[in-house]
Amino acid sequence: MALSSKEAMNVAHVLTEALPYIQRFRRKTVVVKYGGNAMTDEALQSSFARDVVLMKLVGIDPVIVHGGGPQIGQMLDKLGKKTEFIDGMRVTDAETMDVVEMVLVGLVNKRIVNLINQHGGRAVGLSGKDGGMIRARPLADAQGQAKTELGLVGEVASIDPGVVSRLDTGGFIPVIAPVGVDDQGRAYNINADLVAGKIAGVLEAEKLMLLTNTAGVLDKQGELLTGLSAQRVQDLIADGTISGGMLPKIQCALDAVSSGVRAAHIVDGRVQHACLLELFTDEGVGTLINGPRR
Ligand SMILES: Nc1ncnc2c1ncn2[C@@H]1O[C@H](COP(=O)(O)OP(=O)(O)O)[C@@H](O)[C@H]1O
Ligand SMILES: CC(=O)N[C@@H](CCC(=O)OP(=O)(O)O)C(=O)O
Repeated sequence: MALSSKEAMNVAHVLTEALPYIQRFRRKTVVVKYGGNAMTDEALQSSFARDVVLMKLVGIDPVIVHGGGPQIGQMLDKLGKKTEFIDGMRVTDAETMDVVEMVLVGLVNKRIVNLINQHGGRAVGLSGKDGGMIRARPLADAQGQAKTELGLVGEVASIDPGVVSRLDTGGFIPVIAPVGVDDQGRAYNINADLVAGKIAGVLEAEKLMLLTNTAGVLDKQGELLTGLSAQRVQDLIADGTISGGMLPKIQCALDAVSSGVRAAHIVDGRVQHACLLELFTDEGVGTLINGPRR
């Protein structure tokens, strides 16, 4: 059926609004952290996969880092194993680590790869072990002391971006599970936000987008905070407004912008086509944490 002239104008308006953004982001890397809480609904998963394929087709290099916290939780539940979080990090003993790796690398990673490929992309799944990409060490506190109470929870010691760069230039879309490995070959469970932030920094990404299950960072009254400076973030952590799973997210956004990523956005993954709306519209969505280069 033909479009009415009003509908046709709307389509033309949307396409022309997108044009400067498509030009600006061409050949630039955009790292998308796809949170486990944002991947629960089938229609949303498809809209995410379509967004990623479209980004690649218009010349952007999307790099996907995924979580899977709720999916790990469900599997541990089925196995009758209790799990506990401290400041947004899952306490990980050796048995839990096996489940984390099975769920993230075996299940969630391949689901995302398959979904992107079903929508016409060419995705390749990796964990931090592949190509020696993510070197890990035990997560440390602000004083550099290992948080031994967390067990095999890691942080990124270094990233070798070689495999990701080669996939990008070969027309593939890298999909990365947040498991790292130390010098002895021991696997570590790393919060996916932290991996996404570091990868964005190493790749000198134009943007880091963190898809989650809230509208963005909310204040105490539940109102969306559309833009945040590093100082404001520290105040919001100190007064308890930012807590739990939002802590590693905001920390990684700050790290990314301080290491040269132009902007980090915390975006509502429950909204269809959240990635495209953020990238290609004047309004954008969610909470923006600006880098010094902007
Ligand atoms: N100030 C805040 N604004 C928004 N969410 C917050 C805030 N403080 C804590 N949170 C919590 O952080 C959660 C997002 O983190 P998390 O559950 O780990 O998501 P993901 O699986 O996407 O990484 C929100 O659902 C919310 O419960
Ligand atoms: C150390 C730690 O907590 N690791 C996370 C890894 C997955 C993750 O980050 O998943 P989301 O992004 O969906 O929260 C976990 O075990 O749940």
